[in-house]
Amino acid sequence: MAGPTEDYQDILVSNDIKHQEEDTTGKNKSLEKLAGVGGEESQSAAAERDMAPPAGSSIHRSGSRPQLDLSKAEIQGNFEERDPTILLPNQSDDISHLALDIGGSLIKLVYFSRHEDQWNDDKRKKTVKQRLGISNGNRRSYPVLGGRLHFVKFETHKINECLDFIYSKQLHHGGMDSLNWGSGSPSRDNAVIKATGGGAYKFTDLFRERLGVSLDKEDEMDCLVAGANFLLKAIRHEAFTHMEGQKEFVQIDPNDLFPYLLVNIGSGVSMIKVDGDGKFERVSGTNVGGGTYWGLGRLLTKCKSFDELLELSQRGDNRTIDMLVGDIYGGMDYSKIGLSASTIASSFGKTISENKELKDYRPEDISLSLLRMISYNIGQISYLNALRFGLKRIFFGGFFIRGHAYTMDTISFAVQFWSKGEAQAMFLRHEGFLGALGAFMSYEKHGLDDLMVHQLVERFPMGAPYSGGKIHGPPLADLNAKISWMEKFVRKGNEITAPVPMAKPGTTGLGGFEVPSSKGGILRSDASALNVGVLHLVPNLEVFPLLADPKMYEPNTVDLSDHGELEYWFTVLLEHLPDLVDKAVASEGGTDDAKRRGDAFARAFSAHLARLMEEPAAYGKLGLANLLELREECLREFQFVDAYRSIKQRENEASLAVLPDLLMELDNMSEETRLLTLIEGVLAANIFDWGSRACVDLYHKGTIIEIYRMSRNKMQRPWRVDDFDAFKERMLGSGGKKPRPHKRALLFVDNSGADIVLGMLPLARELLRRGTEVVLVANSLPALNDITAMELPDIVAEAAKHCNILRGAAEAGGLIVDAMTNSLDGSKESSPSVPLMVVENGCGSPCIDLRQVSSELAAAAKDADLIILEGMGRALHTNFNARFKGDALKLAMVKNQRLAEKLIKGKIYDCVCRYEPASTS
Ligand SMILES: Nc1ncnc2c1ncn2[C@@H]1O[C@H](COP(=O)(O)OP(=O)(O)O)[C@@H](O)[C@H]1O
Ligand SMILES: CC(C)(COP(=O)(O)O)[C@@H](O)C(=O)NCCC(=O)O
Ligand SMILES: [Mn+2]
Repeated sequence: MAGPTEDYQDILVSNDIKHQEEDTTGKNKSLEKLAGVGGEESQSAAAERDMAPPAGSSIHRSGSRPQLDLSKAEIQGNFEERDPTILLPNQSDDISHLALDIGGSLIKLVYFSRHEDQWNDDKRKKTVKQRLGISNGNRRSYPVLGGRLHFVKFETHKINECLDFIYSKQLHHGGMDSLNWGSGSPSRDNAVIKATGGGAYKFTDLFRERLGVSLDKEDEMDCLVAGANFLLKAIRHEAFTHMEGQKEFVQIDPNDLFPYLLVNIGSGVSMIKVDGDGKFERVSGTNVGGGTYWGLGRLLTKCKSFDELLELSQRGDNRTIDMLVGDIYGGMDYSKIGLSASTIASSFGKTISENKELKDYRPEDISLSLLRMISYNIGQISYLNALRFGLKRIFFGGFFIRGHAYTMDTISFAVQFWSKGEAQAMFLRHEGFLGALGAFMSYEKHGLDDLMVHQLVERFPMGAPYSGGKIHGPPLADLNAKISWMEKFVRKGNEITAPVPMAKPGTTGLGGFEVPSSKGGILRSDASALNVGVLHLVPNLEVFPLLADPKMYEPNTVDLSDHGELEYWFTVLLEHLPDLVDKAVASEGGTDDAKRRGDAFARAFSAHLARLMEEPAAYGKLGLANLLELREECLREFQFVDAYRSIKQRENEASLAVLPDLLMELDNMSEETRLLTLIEGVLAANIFDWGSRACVDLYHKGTIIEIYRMSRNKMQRPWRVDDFDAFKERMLGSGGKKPRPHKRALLFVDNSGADIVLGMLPLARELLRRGTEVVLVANSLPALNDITAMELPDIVAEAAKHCNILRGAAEAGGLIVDAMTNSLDGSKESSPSVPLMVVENGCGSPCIDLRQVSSELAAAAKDADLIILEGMGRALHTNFNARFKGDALKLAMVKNQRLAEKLIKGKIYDCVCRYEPASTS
């Protein structure tokens, strides 16, 4: 078992892995066997769910490597020991806080690993903060800390595994109280851990003896309600309906949540009418619940595990066990009272009339009959209680549901049938964790109570697609252990569950219900079936203030719930993988270590894809933007900081070299020609996209400048979507009337090289020249060859060497500090320029979800009246249909044939110039 020593060592090891200088190209040989790797022997769900990289200190939504504070480090205990415990009193990262729900069947753990919400000291950030008037002050008297919430469960009869897990991760030192929260060091003595469920009483002594902690008991119902309210308010796609095999996420308006009926199906069942936060009444319950299914099922089928029992049901046919209406009515419906022949008249009713023993029945059929009996019964009682209180919405939680399609379908069917469609059954993704979350919320000053949807980002670390198993060894806290874990899976050669086609759903309409419709064969093992990721808390994310209707906003243009669409993009991403791994490995020096990481990344990402092919909603609502972001996250998980670093640098240099000529050319044009040339330039330069297969093939055919010229020469109006004339009129006016210039423009920039240098910067310059302030909005973290906010100031400074307008504006925006001793025209400009600024967008993806942007972007948006979105990721895959409060220009070259056909009925390399004046709605 792992002790505290390993815990600290793990941190040290992961911090030890340094970036390597890049000079060699490591070819990756083992990519053939990528898709679909998995394994039976694995770390537990618990360990897997903990394999996300520690979140960074910056504002972005992703992880970066941990920063260790080694000051006042001290060896504890015996110096002679091989692995002495090292105490880091000032280390505030990754301190965990734990809450428990110890139920009759399962123990649920929610723990929080914390990360200080530091503001980076980088110069750009400081000036941006000053210019945009962003303060560090918090609304509350104690800080909301960045960090991550983890969800883990154990079977109650294996409580020792749970205790080992808590010990190995030292979670028992993290129980917090109002004193140590935020102090940076958890109290090591007399820790008190919040716990709910009967086991909080039953196992008090065991926790004291084994871990030296006291359990602070919280009321179970209080916790269930607090957990459900938190989830329904704070997680965007927490609730979903499940009917006839179809899962649909429901967007709950937090202001219109109450009242509802909460039905928690654990070992037993509680039905709670919820009227508000802390306002509820347990109105009913039933003793026929999850424990009944598992207990009776075990006796009747000899199954060894709950999952085995549930899996059996998927191959069952209940007609051999249940007495159906048709059995009584000679095969006919009893339509007068709305019952079809296949409706169950009496669960297990057939077993009385036949001269058979238990052994004569198939365990599969028994399991299915039992599952139907219990699920249907719970659905029916729930409906009756909803009816009693006039409640329309019923949320079902508890681990009996276990994300199992047929269970949910049966419950939904019962609710719908008896309510004649009036009431709706909804399920929760964190189904079994309501109580544990509620216990966590009961800590004073946890800082989570008024967290909002936009401050939470759910991530699925590499272990998410894999099967679970026993816990052995210490948790996988360092990268090396992670990689070995991936390698072990491949050696074992166990295939991840192959995609299972959905069978046609079927009910008979009149209250009958055919055999299981939604999934055949194998049930996913417990770990991956949890379908919950790690919740990252990022306090300084905000909703983009210029969205015309944030409630209606949907970032994704391409909906991957369409299977054909999912299959297409899955293939595109998989085909791109070998090239991406090559780039990533080269970017880290092509070392053996980088190659191992590259392999592990490829396996992890392919496994995610295979998992999502099998169950597109496994990680919540899925759009193309999520897949593209998952790829970047996965790279970061294996510590590939910037796979396209050298390509970006090369392209930036080549483009900066021709910028002066371009600027001169532009300056010799009339206003009108110049504006058109500038837009053409943006569209043409958007061809430099290392995420597009077609474009990467192109790059082999010429130099950057040759391709840029070719692309520009091919620009021919009308473009496939061409609102240029409307944009020009807004900019230049018509009939001799000069319009008022925009006050501030936000330019969401895309790729490095020509795209930013020869496309967007000259456009920015034109706006500046016309008196419009310009804010360049760039990624917080690298994604493909996209330019980042960190990289932009240097590029601007370089460009400013050749241009007074850029220089003056960059100085005014604090991007460069008096960079030029001699200005180009020999004299300092007398009037102060309008400023050019750079803000980070809060993302590390080629797409942007405007519901979760950095607070500096949100601040910059306040005075903006023009939004320019550039590139396929930001303007097409996402935000193509977004409406804004300011004027919006969406510019992109479509570098994918299928997207061109589907979105604009065009072909590859067609261009989009969509202009939409401010939405007044
Ligand atoms: N791996 C599992 N082992 C045992 N029961 C499970 C498992 N997965 C799901 N279940 C079901 O979940 C029920 C327990 O749900 P839960 O919400 O944890 O309630 P409790 O708090 O009573 O333990 C069990 O009775 C069983 O029906
Ligand atoms: C990842 C991208 C959105 C980046 O495009 P960009 O935003 O740089 O214009 C795009 O390259 C893409 O959709 N690529 C996959 C499709 C393909 O290879 O055709
Ligand atoms: Mn891009």
